[in-house]
Amino acid sequence: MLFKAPWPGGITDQEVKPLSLSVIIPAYNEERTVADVVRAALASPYRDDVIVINDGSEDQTAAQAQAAGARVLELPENRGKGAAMKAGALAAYYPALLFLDADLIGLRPEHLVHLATPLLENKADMTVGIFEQGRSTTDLAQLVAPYLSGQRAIRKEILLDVYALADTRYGVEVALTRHFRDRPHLRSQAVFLSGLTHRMKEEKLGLVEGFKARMKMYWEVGSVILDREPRD
Ligand SMILES: O=c1ccn([C@@H]2O[C@H](COP(=O)(O)OP(=O)(O)O)[C@@H](O)[C@H]2O)c(=O)[nH]1
Ligand SMILES: O=C(O)[C@@H](COP(=O)(O)O)O[C@H]1O[C@H](CO)[C@@H](O)[C@H](O)[C@H]1O
Repeated sequence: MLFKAPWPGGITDQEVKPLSLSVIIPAYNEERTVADVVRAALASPYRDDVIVINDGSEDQTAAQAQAAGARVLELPENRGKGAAMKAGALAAYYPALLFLDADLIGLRPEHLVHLATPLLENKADMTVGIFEQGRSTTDLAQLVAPYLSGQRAIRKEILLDVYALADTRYGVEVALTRHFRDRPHLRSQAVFLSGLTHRMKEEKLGLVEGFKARMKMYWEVGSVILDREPRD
């Protein structure tokens, strides 16, 4: 069965192939936003397999995700984003994967279609979603460092081929970027996602804890760049 466009937000006159892509949402303490992200995914053509990987959350993330209709996979403890993404890939029904962060604000079904279409049409091996006209802070961050974006569609076998994927934590996006850089035959494509933003660490945790979490994230990103051992 094919879902027929038009989709709200600009995609018109286009048919998108459903049921061929798994949506994976790694989530650590995202009870405020995870249900909205799940609902947007379930309203998209890829509703057939929407998985939340609960990465050892201490809040109601798993319950919220389940109530919103996701298939929820529980990791026994917090293992970091890279490990959560790998667990999601291994549990996915389909060979094409679409990753979304659980803290997105303003996610709409057509964002998923924008991310998935180049992959499903075999025009790219990975897409990277860049926020635009979301909020100036997050727009700017993604414009400066688009290779950090968590919104991506990618073929499963390529993701699982990334070196030490489960140990990368927040370095997972940099590891992916490097994987593609070292393999010129792999095609990556940027996709702009209009009206999308996310909750920043300082908004989630307050200024001090948010800043500490940001520094820890930069350390983990730097660890992958410099091949350092991750530090707990
Ligand atoms: O140990 C972790 C840290 C983060 N995440 C998830 O990875 C995504 C991106 O993390 P975060 O929102 O902290 O990054 P930001 O967008 O703030 O940089 C979110 O869905 C997090 O819940 C995770 O699964 N495990
Ligand atoms: O855009 C960025 O600078 C960072 C930081 O986000 P915030 O400080 O929470 O706004 O966010 C990204 O980086 C992480 C590491 O690559 C990714 O895992 C996140 O998905 C992504 O949002």
